Amino acid sequence: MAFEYLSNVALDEAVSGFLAALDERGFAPRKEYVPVGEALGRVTAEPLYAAISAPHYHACAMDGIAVAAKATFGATATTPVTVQPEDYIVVDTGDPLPESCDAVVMIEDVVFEEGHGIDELGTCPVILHASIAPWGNVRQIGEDICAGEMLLTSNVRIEPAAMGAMLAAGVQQVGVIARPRVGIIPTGDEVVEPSANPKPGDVMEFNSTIFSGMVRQWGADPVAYPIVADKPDLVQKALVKAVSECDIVLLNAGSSAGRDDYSSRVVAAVGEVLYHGIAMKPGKPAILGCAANTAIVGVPGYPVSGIIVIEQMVKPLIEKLLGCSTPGGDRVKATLARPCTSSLKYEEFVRVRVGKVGDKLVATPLSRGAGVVTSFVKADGIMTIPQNSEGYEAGDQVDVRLLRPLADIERSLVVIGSHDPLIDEIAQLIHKSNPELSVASTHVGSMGGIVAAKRGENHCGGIHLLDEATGTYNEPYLEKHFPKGGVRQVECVYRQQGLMVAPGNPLGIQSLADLTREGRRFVNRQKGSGTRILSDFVCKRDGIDTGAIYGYDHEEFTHTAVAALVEAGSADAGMGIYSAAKMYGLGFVPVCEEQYDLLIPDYAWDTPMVQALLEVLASDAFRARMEELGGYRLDHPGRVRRHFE
Ligand SMILES: Nc1nc2c(c(=O)[nH]1)N[C@H]1C(S)=C(S)[C@@H](COP(=O)(O)OP(=O)(O)OC[C@H]3O[C@@H](n4cnc5c(N)ncnc54)[C@H](O)[C@@H]3O)O[C@H]1N2
Ligand code: MOO
Repeated sequence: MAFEYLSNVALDEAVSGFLAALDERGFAPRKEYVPVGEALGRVTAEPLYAAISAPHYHACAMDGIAVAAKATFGATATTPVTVQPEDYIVVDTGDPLPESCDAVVMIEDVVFEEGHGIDELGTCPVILHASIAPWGNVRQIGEDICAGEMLLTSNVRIEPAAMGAMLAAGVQQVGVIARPRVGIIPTGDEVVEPSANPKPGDVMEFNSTIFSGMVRQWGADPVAYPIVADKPDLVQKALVKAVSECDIVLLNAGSSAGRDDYSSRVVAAVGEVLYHGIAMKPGKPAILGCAANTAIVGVPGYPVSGIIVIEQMVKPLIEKLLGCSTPGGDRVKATLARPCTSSLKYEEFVRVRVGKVGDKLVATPLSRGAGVVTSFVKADGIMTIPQNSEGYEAGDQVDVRLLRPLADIERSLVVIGSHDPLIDEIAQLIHKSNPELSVASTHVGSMGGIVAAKRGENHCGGIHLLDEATGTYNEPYLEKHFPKGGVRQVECVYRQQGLMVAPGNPLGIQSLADLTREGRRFVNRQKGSGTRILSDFVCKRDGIDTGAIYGYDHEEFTHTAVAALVEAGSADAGMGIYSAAKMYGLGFVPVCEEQYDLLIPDYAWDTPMVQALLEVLASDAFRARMEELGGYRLDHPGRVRRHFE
C-alpha cells in the first residue's frame, strides 16, 4: 500500500469545518474605539448614530442677502420689488441665517438702483426681479442628518465621506472591530534573511513579506516573527508566544513529510490539529488547527502554495474576525487558450494570463510550479479546476477569479507567440507612452502564435519560421495557415541566433556537431518554437543525429531560461539569441541571422493596443533600446511586409 501521510478533505468541507470548530472556541471579533481621523478602512463594530444634527443651525447656502421671503413676494421682471437696507442682511455661504430672515437671495440676482453699486451693498436699497420662496437657499437644521439618526450600520468599512459625516454629526470616537493580529513564523534551517548574494542552499525568507502584504490588504495587522531553526522545541516555543499574542498564527513550512517537517506535531503539542491534508493543489499539505481561541494554519513552504492556502483558508478567518467580506476580484468566464490537465484528486488553482480579444476573454495558463512566485506577478487571474475533473481542453469555458480590474484587462495587448526579450521592451515602451494600456504576453513558440491567431485569441505574436524549401521566413507558413487571409505580416527585427556557451567558450564548441561528443550537454527549446525549428534544420542540413546530442530532448520555453541553465553550468550549450547570451555574460557562437516578424490578425488591427504597438515599433526609443540589448538589426520595424487578404 502506498504511504499515505495526509488526509484529503475537500477544501469547502475543511474551511467550513475549521470555521465551525473555531466558532465553538470563541474565535470572534473584538471591539475597540479609535478617533474618527484614524478610522479609514476600519469596520464598524456597532451602528453609529449622529450626536447632533448637521447642519446644527440654519445655514445660508449662497453668498447674497438674507431676507424675509415675504418681503419679495410679487417680484417679477416687470414688477420689481425694492428692499430697503434695514430689511436685508449681507451674508456669505455657511453663515448662520440671521434672525427674522427665512431665505437668501443670490448676489447675482440683486440689482442696484441708478447711482448705487456693490460697494454700498448693505447700506443702499436693492431691487429684486423675482420672488424667493421661504427657506430658499437655506440649509435647514438637520438637512444632512438629524441628531439620533443612524449614520452607518455595523460591519461596514468606513470610507472617507463617512468620516466627514461622523465629525459633522458630532461623533469623535468610533467603535470599530479590532484588526485581527496575524502572526507569521518562518521556519527552516535553510531559510535566511534576504541578501543579494546567497550561498547555494540558502533560501531567502520572502514568504513573510508576501503573507504580511496579503493580510494587510484585507485589513489585518501582520506580526512578523524571526526565523526559527528546524528544532521542534524552538518551533514550539515560538508558536506558544505567537498564539498568546495573535488571533491567527501562520506557521510557515514544515507542513509536509520531510525529515524536518515538525509542524503538525508542534501544533498538536500546543493545541490541536483539526485537518492535515486538503484536496487542493497547490497547498495539499496545509494544516488547520487551533490553541484556545487562536487559529493556527500550517502554511506550505512553497510561496505559490502558501499564497493559495492563505487566500483560501486565512482570508475567511480574517473575514470572520472583521465581520465583513474583504475586497475580492471579479469572477468571469474565459476561453482557455491551451489544454490544462488536472488530477481527479484535487481542486486545482492555476494562474492564468487573461486578455480580451474581440468580444471574448482568453485565459492562458502560466507555470504551475509551486516555487514559481513570478507566475503571480504575471498572473491576471486564478482559474479553478474542480475536484473530480480531469481538466480542460483548449477552447473550453473556464472559471477565473480576476486579480486585476476587468477594465485594465480589456486594455491589454495580448501577445501570444515566440519569445524574445524585445516583447518586454515593447511592453515597457507601450505602457510608458500610454499608461492606460498594458501588454500580456505568453510564450508558446511561433506555431503557437499562428494557432492562437487562427482561433482569434491574440492581438499579435512573434514568428520566425524558416522555410527549408525556399530559405525564406514566415511568409510560406502564413500562406499555408491562412489560405483565406485575414492577417498581416509586420516587419519587426533581424536577430542573431547562435549557440550560447560558457563565457570564453572553454570547451571550444563551434557547432551543433561538436555537441555529439561524449560529455557535452545541450539544452533545447520546445517543439513548435522557431528556435527549435532552426536547431532541427541545422542538424538535418549537416547530417547530425539529434539522438547523439545529450539533452536534445530537454526543452525550455524561453531564450532566457536556456541562458540561465548554461550560466548555471547545467548545460554546455543551447541555441538562442545574442541578446540573451549577452544578458547572462555568456559566450556566443553565431549560427545565422533570422527574420523575426510580428503576425497581426486583421480583427486586432484597429484596436488602440495594436496601434500603440505600431507606434512603438517605429519609434527612436525602440531602436535605441534594441541597440543596447545587442544582436539585433532594424530596418523598417512596423512596416507591413504583406497583407494576406
Ligand atoms: N514526499 C513528499 N514530499 C512532498 C510532498 C508530498 O506529497 N510528498 N508535497 C510537496 C508539496 S505539494 C509541498 S507544497 C511541499 C510543502 O512543504 P513544506 O510545507 O513541508 O515546506 P518545506 O519543505 O519546509 O519548504 C518547501 C520549500 O519552500 C521554501 N521555503 C520555506 N519557507 C520559506 C520562506 N519563509 N520564504 C521562502 N521560501 C521558503 C523551502 O526552502 C523549500 O524550498 O512539500 C512537497 N514535498
Ligand atoms: O501542495 Mo503543493 O502546494 O501542491 O505545491
